[in-house]
Amino acid sequence: MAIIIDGKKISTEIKDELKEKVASLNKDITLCVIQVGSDPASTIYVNNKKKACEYIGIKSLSYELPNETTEEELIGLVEELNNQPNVNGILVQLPLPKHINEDKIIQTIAPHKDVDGFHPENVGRLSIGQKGFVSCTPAGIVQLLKRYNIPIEGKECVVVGRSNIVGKPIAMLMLRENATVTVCHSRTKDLKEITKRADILIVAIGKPKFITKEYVKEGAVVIDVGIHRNEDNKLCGDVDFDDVIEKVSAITPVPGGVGPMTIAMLMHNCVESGIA
Ligand SMILES: Nc1nc2c(c(=O)[nH]1)N[C@@H](CN(C=O)c1ccc(C(=O)N[C@@H](CCC(=O)O)C(=O)O)cc1)CN2
Repeated sequence: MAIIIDGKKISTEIKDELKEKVASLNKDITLCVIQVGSDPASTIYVNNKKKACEYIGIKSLSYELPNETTEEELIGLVEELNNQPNVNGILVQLPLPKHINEDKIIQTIAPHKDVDGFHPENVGRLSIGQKGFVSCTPAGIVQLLKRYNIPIEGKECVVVGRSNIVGKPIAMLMLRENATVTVCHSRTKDLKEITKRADILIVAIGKPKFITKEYVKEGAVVIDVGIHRNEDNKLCGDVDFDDVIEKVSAITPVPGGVGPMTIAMLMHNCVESGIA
């Protein structure tokens, strides 16, 4: 019988631990949350982040900017917040409207306030094993594995997807945890042959129900990072959950797996920034 990894439960555990930690600090922690435009999914995520802040005792300042905001205006706001000593974390919700260069904005955030862990300095620190903010979804995946006592060291880990936000940083983190890591992507040949080697298969490929039982080794742990909404408003991941469930030893569901961990780990980074 496969273990269904409960990300909602673990994220609540983490938020409760952080709430206790914040209560014991005699210090305000402030996160600035910037949203440009009104993408409905982004609005939900931003609201959930603000709710999480409130629950833990972190002050959140909200900046809701119109879709027409220029790149220069957004850079101006980020620079202003970089210079405010009371601000511990700055988060720009992605995706940004097409006319704004996301890389440019991320690079404007001061690395010590980059609680998303997206700044090249933090990405570089992760890749050479130095302390810095780690991107929240990958950090959440490692927490899930550890809190379910799933061994990582010495395991064959295959990552499907090479995005800057998930694929590359999770590969770095699993390496740091002494797994043997292979990264696959849309141009990988014989993908099935490689994924079938995985003790831990992490999928962030952005294609609904792409991974079926033919891609999975008997007894593998499968981590699904995808989120897709179908015509009936139902969510599914990159993994065909019903197809692989009989074959795996543990799996994250969608919803309720990796997703909630993203916000829990953002809160973790905010508290770390507040303590530093
Ligand atoms: N600045 C950032 N932008 C984006 C990030 C990010 O980490 N930083 N990640 C995603 C969106 N995201 C957080 O911002 C996020 C996505 C999904 C979830 C989540 O809890 N998903 C639920 C399902 C929710 C639903 O009903 O849609 C789940 O999987 O159970 C939280 C946060 C892109 N942008």
